[in-house]
Amino acid sequence: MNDPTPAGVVAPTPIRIFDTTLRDGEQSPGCSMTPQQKVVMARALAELGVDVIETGFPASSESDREAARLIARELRAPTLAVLSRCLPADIEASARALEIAANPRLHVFISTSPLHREHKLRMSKAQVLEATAACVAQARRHVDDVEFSTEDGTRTEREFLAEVIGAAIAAGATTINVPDTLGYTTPDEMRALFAFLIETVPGARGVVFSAHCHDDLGLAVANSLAAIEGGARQVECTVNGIGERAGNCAMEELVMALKVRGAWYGADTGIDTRRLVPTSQLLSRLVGMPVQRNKAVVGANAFAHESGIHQHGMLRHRGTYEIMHPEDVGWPDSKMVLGRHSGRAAFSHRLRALGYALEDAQLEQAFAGFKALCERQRVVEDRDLEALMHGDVNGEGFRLASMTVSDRGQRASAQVELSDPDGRRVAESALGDGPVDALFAALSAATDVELTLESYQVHSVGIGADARGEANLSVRCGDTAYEGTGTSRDVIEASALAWLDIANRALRARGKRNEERETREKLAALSH
Ligand SMILES: CC(=O)SCCNC(=O)CCNC(=O)[C@H](O)C(C)(C)COP(=O)(O)OP(=O)(O)OC[C@H]1O[C@@H](n2cnc3c(N)ncnc32)[C@H](O)[C@@H]1OP(=O)(O)O
Ligand SMILES: CC(C)C(=O)C(=O)O
Repeated sequence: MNDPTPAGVVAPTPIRIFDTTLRDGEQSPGCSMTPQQKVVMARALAELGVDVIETGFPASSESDREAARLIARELRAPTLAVLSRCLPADIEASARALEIAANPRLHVFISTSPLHREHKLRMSKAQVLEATAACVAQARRHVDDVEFSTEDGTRTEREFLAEVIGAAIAAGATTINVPDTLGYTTPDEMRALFAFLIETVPGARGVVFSAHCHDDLGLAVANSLAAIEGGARQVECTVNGIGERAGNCAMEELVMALKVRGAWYGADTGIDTRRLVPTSQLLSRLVGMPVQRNKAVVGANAFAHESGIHQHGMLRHRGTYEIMHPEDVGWPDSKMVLGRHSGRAAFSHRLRALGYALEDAQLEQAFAGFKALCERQRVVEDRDLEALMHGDVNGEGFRLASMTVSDRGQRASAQVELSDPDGRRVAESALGDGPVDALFAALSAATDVELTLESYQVHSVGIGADARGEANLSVRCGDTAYEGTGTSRDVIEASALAWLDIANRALRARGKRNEERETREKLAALSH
């Protein structure tokens, strides 16, 4: 679903993608990677088609040096970059780490803004200029491909910034990167700054200008696009937008903005967009940082539709509520999630897909049951619809009669009393590594259902005296994944209700499977 290119328009300008997931991304608190993990990620980045991979900061650790060497040994096609301060020892460490790289790039940086000069570096303008020229020249003695970055460039006096960049170009820099280190700039400023620098700095037209934007105000992607409008031909970004503080420009968002709005920007990248989601998921697993569900392009909800009006539109024409195809970024398909906001169109569509052709009156009745079910659970899945159609969704299931949890001894303990589907009382107790662990163990013993917990979250809903605790569980029961929600004034009780909500659904599914098996066995017996 790209913008149609108007007749007579020339081919899009190629934008280089400089991926810094393994350097700036890794600076995200809690996202350090081992050299082996970096190799795995670098392979995925190469398959994605990035032009440059920044593998680390060799002067900072043996781990970064080893990662740079291992990646250089394996990946011959992309340019491999490493970062150094404007210090001779840093540059030598970087040069050694890239000795065997097929396409090495030395990336050197120095701060240029008044705040950084005065308080951080304690250097005068003249010293910054001198260090710039010296470090770029030193890097050029090792390699032909040298990138120079003006840290905090967007908060630097324009004339001085131009002077520093001029010194770097004169000393041999081939790429000039102007970072918005603090994510402070706005798109208009960014566009104007790049246009000004490219227009005024001697030699600027002979090098590639690059943007490196941070997301402190949520503007990293917008600022990178504005830099392209101002003349930048390289963008530095990270997978999932990880990076210092609020992160960097998210690669998947920038790449898809250029693809979807190609006619506006007249630019595109060489990224294989179908690999965006798998690469995002790989990084998420490697660093243990889940992608927020509503994240553009790669979030689980990016192509999910729950509200009735949207689902109705989607069923008529997917272009009503999607500007790109999920398959183009690596998702199998769009998702229609049935929940409290869904209407009859999506509900009946899903029922038809499950093989139920209902008359209008039957549909109205089933829809009323569905809406009632949505008051108790956030998401209604196919197995819930099946239960609804078989009239057993409101089956009594297990109900919580009472519970006590204590965390005083060496191990926490829990006692639960439930009423079973036939109204009989069942009481069980269990020990656990904490009150919730003990509670779930007691519930499991009472219901004979084994659930493997995958995620458990509690939060408060409402405010003041009306506030209630809500527990959300994601579990596996055998091969099936379930999500359940419970709400109560007490978060531990809310957790028990969420657990029972899932257990009752799992039991209904088990019952249905047993029924089907018995029917199959009876049919098989009859045919013999
Ligand atoms: C915006 C960015 O993303 S910049 C990159 C950030 N990445 C990193 O910091 C990589 C990981 N860092 C590290 O492992 C360590 O900070 C090291 C090894 C680089 C340095 O450690 P240390 O020598 O203990 O110094 P420390 O980190 O405390 O302070 C940084 C020093 O670098 C200096 N410095 C910072 N940037 C530059 C630069 N571009 N050029 C020259 N010197 C610089 C600072 O002025 C300070 O010097 P000082 O110790 O003489 O005051
Ligand atoms: C050193 C540069 C490239 C940087 O990471 C920044 O300024 O944010």
